Amino acid sequence: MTGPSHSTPTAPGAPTPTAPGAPTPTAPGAPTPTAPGAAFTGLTDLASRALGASVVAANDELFASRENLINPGEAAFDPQAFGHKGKLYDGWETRRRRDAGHDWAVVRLGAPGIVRGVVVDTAWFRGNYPPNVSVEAAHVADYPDAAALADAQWTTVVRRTDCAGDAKNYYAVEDPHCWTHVRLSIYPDGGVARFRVHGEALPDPRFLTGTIDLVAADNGGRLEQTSDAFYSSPAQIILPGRARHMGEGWENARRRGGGNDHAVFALAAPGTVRHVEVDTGYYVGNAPGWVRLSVADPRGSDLETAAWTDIVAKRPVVPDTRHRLLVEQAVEGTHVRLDVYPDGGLSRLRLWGEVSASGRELAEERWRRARP
Ligand SMILES: NC(=O)NC(NC(N)=O)C(=O)[O-]
Repeated sequence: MTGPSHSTPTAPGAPTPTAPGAPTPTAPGAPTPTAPGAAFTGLTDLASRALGASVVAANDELFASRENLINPGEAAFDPQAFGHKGKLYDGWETRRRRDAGHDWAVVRLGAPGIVRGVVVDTAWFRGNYPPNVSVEAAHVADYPDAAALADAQWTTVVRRTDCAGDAKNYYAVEDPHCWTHVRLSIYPDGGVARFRVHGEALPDPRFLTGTIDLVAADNGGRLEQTSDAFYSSPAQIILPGRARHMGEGWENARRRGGGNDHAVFALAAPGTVRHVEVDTGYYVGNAPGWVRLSVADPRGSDLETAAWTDIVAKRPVVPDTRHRLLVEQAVEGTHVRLDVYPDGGLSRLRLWGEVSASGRELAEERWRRARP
């Protein structure tokens, strides 16, 4: 049965918390309110550890470890903190060079993907930031070690360009190919707090077989719209693994008017959901009272006018619980809408089902077209 229409108005694209003092959302894919014109920051951060990325190599990390580059969350700074090798920084920092070379670090992305833009965040690096950076990318099969990666075919996606200190530096990427690794180069040396690589996850379609989580970010699921991401973004609830605390889920503000909060996700590929997990884990005093899930297939039309069909009709949920629910009717769709009533947080959403035959063709075609 098709449910009643959803009336809450929403802007397509990433949500933007607007209240003064709102904490900055930190998940991959979370909107970044301080990014003027950088629309790509609403896309998944393929380089985040929360998606399973790692910093597989760096030529130097004497002052601060390369792994910090991909930590979710803003970099911290303690002016009093010194170690045996110097000032402690929450980032990656190399020593002062005395030759003509430059420093680099290689990130294996959490999922292969098309990169739409990168952020080189030099937060707190004021007298020791790199004045120039560049970014290259490679598509490599399997899990090569650092030595094999050095011989990979690297394509420049951000040409050597200026970089400011103690700032988020945004660089759009035009290249349409799908990459597995990126290499950040800094000239000649210095410190970078965080490195974000925003884009569209594009997994090898051979992994999209059988029963899979159709909305998982590492399968290519993504947040398309939300009514409110005041404390943290719904993009977080489709990340791998269970949340470790409330900060790793979606938390909106207390709703004081009418209506209800919602989020719309694009599925990894068109498919049919069979059962779901609605996890209110760690939401104890702020879980929704009720939830509802519906699917739509706006191929040939658009999201705003799409007809939504309930797969889980509005039903009560309880705090701090992983609800496993069977869907009421199996319908093929490309998008899923999650409504929470009247507001409240979730830590994870899983949509288990199969990619349809047309979805499979689409995924294979996308993969073929994007291979470098
Ligand atoms: N005060 C500093 O940050 N100095 C040095 N860096 C660290 N981490 O001590 C340097 O030379 O860049």
